[in-house]
Amino acid sequence: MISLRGVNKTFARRGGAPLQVLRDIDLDVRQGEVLAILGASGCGKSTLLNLIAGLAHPDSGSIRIAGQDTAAFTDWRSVGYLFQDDRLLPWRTTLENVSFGLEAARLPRAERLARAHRALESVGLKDFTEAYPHELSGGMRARAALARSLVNQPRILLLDEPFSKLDPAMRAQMHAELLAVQAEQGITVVFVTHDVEEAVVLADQLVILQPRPGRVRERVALDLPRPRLPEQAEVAERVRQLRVRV
Ligand SMILES: Nc1ncnc2c1ncn2[C@@H]1O[C@H](COP(=O)(O)OP(=O)(O)OP(=O)(O)O)[C@@H](O)[C@H]1O
Repeated sequence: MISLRGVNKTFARRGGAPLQVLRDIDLDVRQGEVLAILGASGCGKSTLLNLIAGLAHPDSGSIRIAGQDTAAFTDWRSVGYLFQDDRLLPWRTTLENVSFGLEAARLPRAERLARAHRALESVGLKDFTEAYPHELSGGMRARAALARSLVNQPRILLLDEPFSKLDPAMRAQMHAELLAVQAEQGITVVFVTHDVEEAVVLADQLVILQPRPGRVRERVALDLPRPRLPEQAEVAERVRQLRVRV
């Protein structure tokens, strides 16, 4: 579903030498698979996600989605992106924030609202459709943002540390909800995290980047049975082994 070959990315710097952020990245993510990208701060994780999302372009190498180069890809509505901050619009209700994601889709208003209602229901927010973002807790805001990215029924979901501000219990709940929707709809997921435990609980494979320039240092297949909980012995053991390597 997603394939990167020999991807390089360098940024120009004012008053300094250009900064090579990513070097020679090869990656493959199969349909319905969950990939975690781990690595030290500044090693290019968000840049990698932005390249897959078509928000930036590689200097060389190729990025393909469903076999099509991102430079020629047009179906960006099928690619959802959940950012570190939730980016909810404060003057819109939860329902309006979620249906906002559909406004470019030229659907009748009634259909937009029906889909937004369904997306909010799938993340447990059906009783908060008329609340404004400031009336929601951190966990509810994260759910609303997830609903907004699901409302277009994406085939691919990209997540940049979207749960990092939540407390551990809420984060675990979001993990379960994300995996439930992901499995039900066969969504291909790529997410960036600093949290090894989050990576082990969610991912089928993980990639550890090493910094300056960001390169793939290690690839790990995670074939532990699901559902995975941090307190399970084999999950905890995997987390312990990986923590020393990130
Ligand atoms: N648009 C840009 N222009 C110039 N430099 C950039 C740009 N975007 C990112 N960088 C630089 O690229 C490097 C990698 O940034 P990136 O945000 O991809 O790292 P990261 O691994 O996601 O970091 P963190 O974990 O702290 O979020 C950083 O040194 C950053 O300053």
